[in-house]
Amino acid sequence: MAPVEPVRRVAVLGAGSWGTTFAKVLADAGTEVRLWARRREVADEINAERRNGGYLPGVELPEGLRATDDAAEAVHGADAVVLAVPSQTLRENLAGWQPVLPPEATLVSLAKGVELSTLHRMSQVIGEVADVPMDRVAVVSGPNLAVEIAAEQPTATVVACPDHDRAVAFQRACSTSYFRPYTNVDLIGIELSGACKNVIALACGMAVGLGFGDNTASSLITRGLAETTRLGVALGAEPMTFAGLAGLGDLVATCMSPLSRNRTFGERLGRGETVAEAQRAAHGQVAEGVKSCSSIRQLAARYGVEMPIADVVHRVCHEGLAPAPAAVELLGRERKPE
Ligand SMILES: NC(=O)c1ccc[n+]([C@@H]2O[C@H](COP(=O)([O-])OP(=O)(O)OC[C@H]3O[C@@H](n4cnc5c(N)ncnc54)[C@H](O)[C@@H]3O)[C@@H](O)[C@H]2O)c1
Ligand SMILES: O=P(O)(O)OC[C@H](O)CO
Repeated sequence: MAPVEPVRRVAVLGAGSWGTTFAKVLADAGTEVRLWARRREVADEINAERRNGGYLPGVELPEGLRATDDAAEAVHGADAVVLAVPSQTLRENLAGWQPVLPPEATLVSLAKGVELSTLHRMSQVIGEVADVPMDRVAVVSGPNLAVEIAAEQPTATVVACPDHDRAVAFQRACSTSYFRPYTNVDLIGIELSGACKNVIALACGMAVGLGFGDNTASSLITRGLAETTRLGVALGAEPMTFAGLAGLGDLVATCMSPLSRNRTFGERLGRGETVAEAQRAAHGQVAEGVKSCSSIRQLAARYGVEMPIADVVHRVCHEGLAPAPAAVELLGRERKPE
């Protein structure tokens, strides 16, 4: 394998809350960044006013961060292309960008989800659509609430890639005084952690909305981690990955933070709102667990893995089960050893 070149220039495709924040992290790390926004007015606002008010109100973006609504311009000459769009639209987005992707660039996913139509993880979708070997595909995942990172509050994360040298090169490109990336080679474990924690956060939110306290949240986090680990191990992940930043770390952050869109969505359901009402309140921002609860439940069925929390979250979100009886059902299951 040829030595991996340093990552000097990066394109971030998707100027929502995480894409914009991650572009700021890269720029603050001294990496040259181009950010692609779907809407021209968002790109114009970033270039003219150094802010993205619709997604990150009050955040001043770095001088060197340039935005464009032209994906070809964004990716031209990039050593890495960061994909920061929702997981259910990644395939379609990437198919449009595929003809202009630089031939040797590392393709980095920020999305946390499992595709509904195929049950594939994001790295698999990228490998298929971009037609690249998996050692060119990386994932960034960890306890990374965008709003906190945009405010430069310290956090750690994981850059995962089957090619360790490539992970190290990207780790360098996104290391700042407030953002500390670790490397990992376990793509399966990192990606399943990120997708499943959104579903468990929906359950935690429902518990909060029902008026339950920290014992309930902690029980859901711990049993959620157990069912995520069961699925991951069945799919070939390293069990220890689930105890790391992208596993337990992200699960705790998302389940406990009122900033989490998934937890907030669940809380609204717990308070009696419908899925449509909770969706309207999200103002177009994605709560990935609402769709991934279904793909993860199907993946679990395919591998014969029991995931009772994901199962009830799916039934609340898509089959009309109310959160209160869902809680009764979870507690009333057959007694068993831990
Ligand atoms: N926001 C966070 O704190 C955070 C942190 C870590 C990971 N993530 C993950 O990153 C991914 C992106 O999240 P985000 O927070 O930036 O989402 P967001 O909803 O804030 O923004 C999504 C972006 O994708 C763009 N987009 C392009 N094509 C689209 C399409 N067809 N439909 C909808 N949007 C489209 C939108 O214009 C927008 O710029 C998600 O998978 C999310 O789970 C988010
Ligand atoms: O706001 P959420 O629920 O999409 O979570 C954001 C990040 O994934 C937290 O790490």
